[in-house]
Amino acid sequence: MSPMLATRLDFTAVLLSPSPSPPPGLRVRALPAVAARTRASSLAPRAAASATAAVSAKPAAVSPLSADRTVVRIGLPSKGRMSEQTLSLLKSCQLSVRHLNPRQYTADIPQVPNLEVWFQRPKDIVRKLQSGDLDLGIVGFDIVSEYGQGSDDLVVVHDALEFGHCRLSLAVPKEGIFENINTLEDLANMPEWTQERPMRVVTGFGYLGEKFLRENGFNHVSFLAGDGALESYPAMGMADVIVDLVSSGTTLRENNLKEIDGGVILESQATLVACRRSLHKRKGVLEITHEMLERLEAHLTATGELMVTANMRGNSAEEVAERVLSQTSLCGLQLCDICHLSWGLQYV
Ligand SMILES: Nc1ncnc2c1ncn2[C@@H]1O[C@H](COP(=O)(O)OP(=O)(O)OP(=O)(O)O)[C@@H](O)[C@H]1O
Ligand SMILES: O=P(O)(O)OC[C@H]1O[C@H](OP(=O)(O)OP(=O)(O)O)[C@H](O)[C@@H]1O
Repeated sequence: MSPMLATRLDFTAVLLSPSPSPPPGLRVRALPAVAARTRASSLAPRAAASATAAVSAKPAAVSPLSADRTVVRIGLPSKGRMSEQTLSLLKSCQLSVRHLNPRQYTADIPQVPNLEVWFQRPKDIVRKLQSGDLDLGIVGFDIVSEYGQGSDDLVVVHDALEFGHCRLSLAVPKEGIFENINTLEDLANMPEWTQERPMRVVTGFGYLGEKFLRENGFNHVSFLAGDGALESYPAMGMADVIVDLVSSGTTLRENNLKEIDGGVILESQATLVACRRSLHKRKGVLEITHEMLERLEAHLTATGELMVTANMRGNSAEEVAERVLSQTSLCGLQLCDICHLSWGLQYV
């Protein structure tokens, strides 16, 4: 368990201060309560998808692109649960990472000559994408949203890499004063929360958690920043509720906590993210991004599909399809396509 950080945000003060106007040129976007995102196959639709999923605006700490860098850089998670799955996804796309020295933070992908791999902590990948020190990165959507804070400088180019599924959720104790609290509204209306005794929230997602509670009408809230074993805080009397990642729900259950209706802040999975300025300005970034997207899309689309090659006679594709589907060993499969080959018909 990591020790608590010293930050404490006064939520009342946040509510009272007038929200500053965004600087000119910065678009303000609202975070959907549950970010529903879909896969698309080209760069443009993905950029659009990220626009709807982005959070709110806050100026990113940007530094100019280093004009003399000619190699393209991608950041991959250096540790944690996403690390291995990222490497294995890339391998499945014939983009194997060659990491000769595990103590080194750099590696390469022989298949893509002008691409340099940098192993970084997920939150640092987002920060370095914003500053232009990385051009591409693979990280969870939760981390992009928390640390990117809606920055226009980030583009989610693939929003569903099909691993690292989890949700950022608000959870409360099952018992005591929370026994009959089952919805966000119930929680907001609890008479216990006052200016002197606000609802204490522990989270590693201060930006998203604060924004969510503010937008959902919570008036008296204080935040405590924590980055591990948050499920222990309510039982230790250090917090009333938690905002943390949930996947199977086991950790919550084992620690006597429950989710409530309306308490999901964000749905997350692994994403491929790019620095917008790099896409526009750095030579080779757009081409590499397209190549990676094509390979990822081909792999992800093919997952769960089956190709059957058969030498089968028939006067038409329909006739072949009918014969194929009448085979008991294949029944239940959905036929997507039939391809003619010179020697007969192939169906997929
Ligand atoms: N229980 C979970 N199930 C599935 N995916 C998860 C789960 N918890 C976290 N993730 C995803 O994996 C990412 C990495 O989580 P992990 O706990 O490994 O963090 P980490 O790499 O150790 O980062 P740090 O130490 O900086 O907190 C998260 O940002 C999230 O996208
Ligand atoms: O719903 P579940 O499947 O039980 O998963 C949820 C847990 O997974 C993550 O923690 P992790 O295991 O990464 O450890 P951490 O608390 O040190 O971050 C998250 O912070 C939860 O504690």
